[in-house]
Order: sequence, then structure tokens, then C-alpha cells
Amino acid sequence: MQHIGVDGMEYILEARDLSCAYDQTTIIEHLDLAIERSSMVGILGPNGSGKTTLLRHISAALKPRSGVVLLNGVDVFAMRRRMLARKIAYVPQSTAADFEFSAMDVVMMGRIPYMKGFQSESHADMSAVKQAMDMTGTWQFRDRSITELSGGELQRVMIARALAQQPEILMLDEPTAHLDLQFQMEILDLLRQLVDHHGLTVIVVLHDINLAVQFCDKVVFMQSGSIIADGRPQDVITEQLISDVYNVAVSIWHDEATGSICIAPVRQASSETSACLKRIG
Ligand SMILES: Nc1ncnc2c1ncn2[C@@H]1O[C@H](COP(=O)(O)OP(=O)(O)OP(=O)(O)O)[C@@H](O)[C@H]1O
Repeated sequence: MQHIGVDGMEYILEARDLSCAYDQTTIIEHLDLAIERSSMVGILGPNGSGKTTLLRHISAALKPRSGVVLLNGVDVFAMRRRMLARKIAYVPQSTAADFEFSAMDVVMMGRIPYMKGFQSESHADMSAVKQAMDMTGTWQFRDRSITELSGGELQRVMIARALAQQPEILMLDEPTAHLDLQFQMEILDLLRQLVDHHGLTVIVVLHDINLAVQFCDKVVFMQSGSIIADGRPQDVITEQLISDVYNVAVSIWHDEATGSICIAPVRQASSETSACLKRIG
């Protein structure tokens, strides 16, 4: 369904005047966010800035204190959970593998929103699971218990489960955290292809700004529960912004090989460290 936002653009997801709290502690206040359909959006910002909290609320895993989250113009909290699970899949930051499920059983759990009662899995369920496991390179360990998988292998299984859900929006919280460089690139490449060729919308929390720049159409920088920059990477990322957000000096240049901007922290001895070293020396 097409939904036109207040500014005339077509957005698949909108958060309007969102405020989120854990018990009495407010984390996010009066936040607005609009996500275009079939785009890949990176959420960035320092530890504790509210990225996970935002994802939990826009995925409807948690209810905001106030404000609304609209999916195709419909309030997500007015939707039935089963219907919502066919639209939004959420891969959390880390998953405890406490149970002896096989990797394939876990991916099959992504099909629950499509299953009726105690019916066994259909041909469509099996084929969605196979496709998701092929895409994430996890079919090879389909029969292994998830308790025996490495952090990176388990992460890919969790992404496969979300893909088996065949959602319109895939939200992932630091999906590359446990992955080596090859799998980081493969997973982000896969997400990019799903956006470009299958019309998926991806919202991904990332810590690596250089990867976000290469793969995302838009980046959203958070600081202390607010969005302080939101736009195309080449338009919003400046040395001043990164130094303001992370309190670290950086150098930014255009890199021929990647075709995007590159960001490197510039090492600086702080005055406190220098004074301390002088005392020791
Ligand atoms: N369940 C919770 N109960 C109370 N406070 C929480 C809870 N989860 C997170 N917080 C607090 O909310 C704030 C934002 O946390 P959040 O996890 O959203 O940040 P983040 O940007 O995702 O951080 P990181 O990059 O470290 O994962 C932090 O101060 C954190 O301590």
C-alpha cells in the first residue's frame, strides 16, 4: 500500500513525535523519522545514544511512551501481531543459543506468521527457508545444533530466519558485529541486493561508518536519544559532524577504489595523557 507523508514523499515507515522510556528513564524524546520504501538506512551513533531503543520501538517490539509509528500509514500498534510479523522482521543485537534447535528449525521459526494452527510446514515454507539459508550461506549447517555454531554462523542463521519471514522491512541491530571482514561484506552486499532487486527496505544499526557510507542510501546519526543528522552519506558526513558525535578527530577523503568517502580517526595525545606522561618521564 502506498503512503504519502506530510511532505508529499512516499514512506514505508514513519515515526512521529516518538518518545521512548524504560520505566521512568526517558531515552528518546520527540523524535521524527521517515524511511523511504526500498532503501537501505544506516543508524549510527556512539554507545548508549539510543540506536537499539529506536529499533525496538519502530519494530513495535516495545510500545513508545508517546507518538506513533506508521507502517504504510497504519499505526503498528493497531495491527495484529501476526500481520505485523509478515511486514517487519527484526534481528536483535545478539542471540543466546540456549536450546538444541537445529539451524534449519530456527530458520523455519521465521515462517510462524504464515502457519495455521498446528499445521506442518508447507512447500512454500520449505522453499522460503531453503532460499533464505542459501542466501546467507547457512544451508551447509542446516542440521547442526545452534549451540555448536560460532558467533558469526549463528548471526547468519538469525538473518536467514528474518529473511524466511519474507518481510517488507528488515531491521538489524549490528548484524556485522560477530562477522569477519569477508562475511561483513557478504552480508551487507546481500542486504543491498535485497533492496535493489527485491524492493526490501533495510534499517540497520552499524558502528562502522565506512561500511555504512558504502552500502547505505541514507545515514541517521543519533546522539543522546536525538537524531542530529539524517541524509545521504555524502551530504551529511563531515569531519565536524563526526568529531561532534564521537568526540574524536577524523580525517575524511574521497577514495577512488571504493568510490565513496573514507573516514579515519586521527590519533591525538590528550592534554591529560601528555601531562601524565611528563610526570612519569
Ligand atoms: N532495558 C533497559 N532498561 C533500562 N535502560 C536501558 C535498557 N536498555 C537500554 N537502556 C539505556 O538506554 C540508553 C540507550 O541504550 P541503547 O541500547 O538504545 O543504545 P545504543 O545506541 O544501541 O548503544 P550501543 O551502541 O552500546 O549498543 C542507555 O543509556 C542504556 O543504558
